[in-house]
Amino acid sequence: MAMAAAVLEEALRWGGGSVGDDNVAARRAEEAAIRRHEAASWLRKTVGIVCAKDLPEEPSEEEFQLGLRNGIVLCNALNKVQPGAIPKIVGVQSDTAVPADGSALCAYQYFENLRNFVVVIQDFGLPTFEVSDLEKGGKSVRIVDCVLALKSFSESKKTGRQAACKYGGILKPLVSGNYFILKNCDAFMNKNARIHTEEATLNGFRGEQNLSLDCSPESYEITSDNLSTIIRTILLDKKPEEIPLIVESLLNKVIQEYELRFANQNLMDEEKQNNLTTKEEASFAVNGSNAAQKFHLKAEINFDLQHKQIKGLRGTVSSIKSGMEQLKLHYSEEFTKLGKHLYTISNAASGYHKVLEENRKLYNQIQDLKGNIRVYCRVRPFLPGQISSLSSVAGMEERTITIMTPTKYGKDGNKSFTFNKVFGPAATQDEVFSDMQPLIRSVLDGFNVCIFAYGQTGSGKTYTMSGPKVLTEESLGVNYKALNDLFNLQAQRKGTIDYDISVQMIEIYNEQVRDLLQDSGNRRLEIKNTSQKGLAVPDASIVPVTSTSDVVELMNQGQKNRAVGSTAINDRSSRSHSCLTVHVQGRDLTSGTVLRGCMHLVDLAGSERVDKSEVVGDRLKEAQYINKSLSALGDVIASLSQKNTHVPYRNSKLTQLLQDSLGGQAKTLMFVHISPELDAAGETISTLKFAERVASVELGAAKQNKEGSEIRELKEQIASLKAALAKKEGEPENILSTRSSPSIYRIRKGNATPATPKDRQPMEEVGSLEVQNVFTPAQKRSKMHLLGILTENNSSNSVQNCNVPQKEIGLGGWVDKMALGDNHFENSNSILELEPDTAQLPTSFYHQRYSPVQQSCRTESVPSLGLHGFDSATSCSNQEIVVSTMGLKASGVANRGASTVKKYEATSTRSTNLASKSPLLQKKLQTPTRNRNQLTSSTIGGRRTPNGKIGIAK
Ligand SMILES: Nc1ncnc2c1ncn2[C@@H]1O[C@H](COP(=O)(O)OP(=O)(O)OP(=O)(O)O)[C@@H](O)[C@H]1O
Repeated sequence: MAMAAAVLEEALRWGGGSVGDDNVAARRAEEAAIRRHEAASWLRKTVGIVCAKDLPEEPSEEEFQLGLRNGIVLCNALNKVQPGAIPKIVGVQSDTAVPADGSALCAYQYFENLRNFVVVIQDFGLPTFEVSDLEKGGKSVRIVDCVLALKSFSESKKTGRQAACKYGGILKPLVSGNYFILKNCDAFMNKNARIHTEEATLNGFRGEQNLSLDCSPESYEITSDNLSTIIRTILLDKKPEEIPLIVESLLNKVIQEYELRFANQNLMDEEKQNNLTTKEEASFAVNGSNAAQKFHLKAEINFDLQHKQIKGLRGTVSSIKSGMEQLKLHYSEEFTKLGKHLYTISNAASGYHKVLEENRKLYNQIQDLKGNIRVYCRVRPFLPGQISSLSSVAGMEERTITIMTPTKYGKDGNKSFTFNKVFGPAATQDEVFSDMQPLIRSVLDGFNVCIFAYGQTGSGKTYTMSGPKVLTEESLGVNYKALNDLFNLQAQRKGTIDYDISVQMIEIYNEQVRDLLQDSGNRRLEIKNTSQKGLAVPDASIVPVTSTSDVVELMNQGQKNRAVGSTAINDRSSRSHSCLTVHVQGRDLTSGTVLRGCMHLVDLAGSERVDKSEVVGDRLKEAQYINKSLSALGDVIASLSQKNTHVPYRNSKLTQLLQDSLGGQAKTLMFVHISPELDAAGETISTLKFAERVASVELGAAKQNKEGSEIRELKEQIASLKAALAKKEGEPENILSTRSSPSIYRIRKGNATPATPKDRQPMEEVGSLEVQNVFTPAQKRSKMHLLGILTENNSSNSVQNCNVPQKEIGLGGWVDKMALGDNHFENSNSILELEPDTAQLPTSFYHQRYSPVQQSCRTESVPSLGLHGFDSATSCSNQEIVVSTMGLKASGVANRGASTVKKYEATSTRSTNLASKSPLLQKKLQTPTRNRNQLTSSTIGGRRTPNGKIGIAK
């Protein structure tokens, strides 16, 4: 459009020049001269004129007319462009050379040449001129146009581009893409083109549209030059006053044409894209004379095209739809298949898990049967402050852990260890607990259990056993979770078994045993090694617990009393071994069977390299004690794994405490802890080696501590008789043995109230009171009757051989409960309180208490009681029981003693009958008396049971 505007502007100026503008006239003349020169040059070049004087290089108008007047140059040029176009040129003799003087020929002959030329030019559709234009005063400009058109035609022929037909004129640069394509445009190609255009212009383009559009490949380009020529041609003969009107009309026309062509161009592109058939194109060309028709046609074509496109789109949509349907179908089939596959896999997986679970159970059973110490390994995560760091743990599986070793430990730099279970750094407290839950639960079934945490300092023992410093529900350690679980089971079994649960908490600090549930923690305790069916227990406070909050409270108190110090490795390093002992006693409400279990939960102090932990002073002393006791534990383990007959349990308080747990009385689990740091690899390897040795120790199957009601009653009667007899005989050793019984403090929910010395009374004092009250004459008769039977049968050890692993003296236990109720114990604390110092008496002291003479005396006076079956500790505790009971009665509950007595009478009779009727029992009662060592060593085994009852740990 810019181009057209420029051309028209120029045309206006050009036309406007006729209004008297000299400059324009001069410019017009100049332009005409340039064009003439261009035409003459081309002709000279084409026909080979080198120095023809009648057609100079830059001819004037007249020279131009004269030079071409004979038509020979024109015809020759035409023949050059289109050979043979004019077969005969008048005046040319034998060659195409122009005759030196054209005047020799007559005007008629020359006219012949010009006529032939014009006819051919017309046939070519190029602009022509009149013969008169070659005369002086004729319009030489037409001849120039014609020649330049021929030149353009020739050039386009040469280049093979028909489209580039220029009609001469000054070349102006083309605006890229802004040229139009015309085909045989009437306005330009017909011989009447000029006239038509003129008419159309003059009529205000009321007539036929002469500028036709064609899109065929043979179209010509219209450039600004062409347009300029066209406009000039149109305006050539116009009066100056007509020119603005014509230009305006032309401008409108050009704009319309431009718009139409622009639209058509786009359409053409679309059509091209959609492969319009040649036929459609032809029909378009044929019918396209009228712009409206063309437009209509194009609209129709467009519509058809769009219709086709829509159709095509519809087709595509429907094919996509059907494709989607197929895909959907395909996917749903795939999903179904996948579902089935998943189902099979999940079945297989659950089957696999079942098998795994089964395997685990079987494995545990084998472990139980073999009595192996179970070993679980736990890896502590890196601590938040550690800029870590390389881990020494090279790999972990369900049961195997591989450690990167310093070269001295393994050739390939890795060493693997296998345990019952390995817990990685990400294992939660719940996961850890759930794996050991069945073991813990077996306490309620009458088994002894010992779980101890071992590992170098800072490796996470306290975390596993108790939890972190700040406790949350998730982070509660094994101790809390274990008791919580026991309480849950206790509640679940309420209707069938009546459980009593109580706890003790001690620490071994610098080889001294301390009661953590006592505020002072100063009282030094002894660990009672029962060496028989129970676990070695300290004679520390035993506190009944009924809920987790009780335990939390107690343990908080215990932890407060525990020795903790800061070292370079752990800012809260436990400087002592702590042991939470849980006592469980259950009575089957239907059968009367008593189950008794005991569980040690031990958090050992960590082994440490004093150079690393950088300890000095007290810390160093503690570390030395810790290392010494752990090395004693190592000796015990080494001895056990080598199946030595002598096991050095007595080398430390720790091994004394664990003696029963490591000696076959318990199901034992060691939790070995390791730190992940690479620089701890040395300690880790030695810890794991130790743990492997522990895992190899076979203790034999642990037994259930269960006793039937009848046997229990028998034992109760025997115990009471024995006690009464002993009391009656007033042996001084009874007093001694009473003094040696464990210190028993009553603490309610952490409110430890140890009895003051003022409250304490020697038991023998009240005991002497009780002797007269405890048995009625009828009881005494009954007792004598039983004694007689037992003596007659010379029975002893009977109960032990009846496989009664642990004995609770019913008189002290159940009778207390029945006759006196719990309140009684609250009141009786002070009475039961013993001299704290007695606990510190050396073991030899206890050994001495039963001199051979005394022993024989006991054996004489009591042999026929058959008490030895319960172990000599029973005799000690029996006395305590009597004393205690006497004490209780002396405290003002004598009335209720009647019911107690009744029970004794009844059970005595029953037992008598049983004893006389049962050959098996009688036979068992004949088992020889146990040796003195057994007696003496176990006389310190008496202890108070959870409810304040007094029992004997065996
Ligand atoms: N599994 C764990 N997850 C998160 N933190 C842990 C874990 N185990 C231990 N820790 C953290 O590591 C630090 C040391 O743990 P802990 O005191 O239990 O070690 P320890 O073996 O009892 O040490 P020591 O023998 O010196 O008493 C503590 O800050 C503890 O909270």
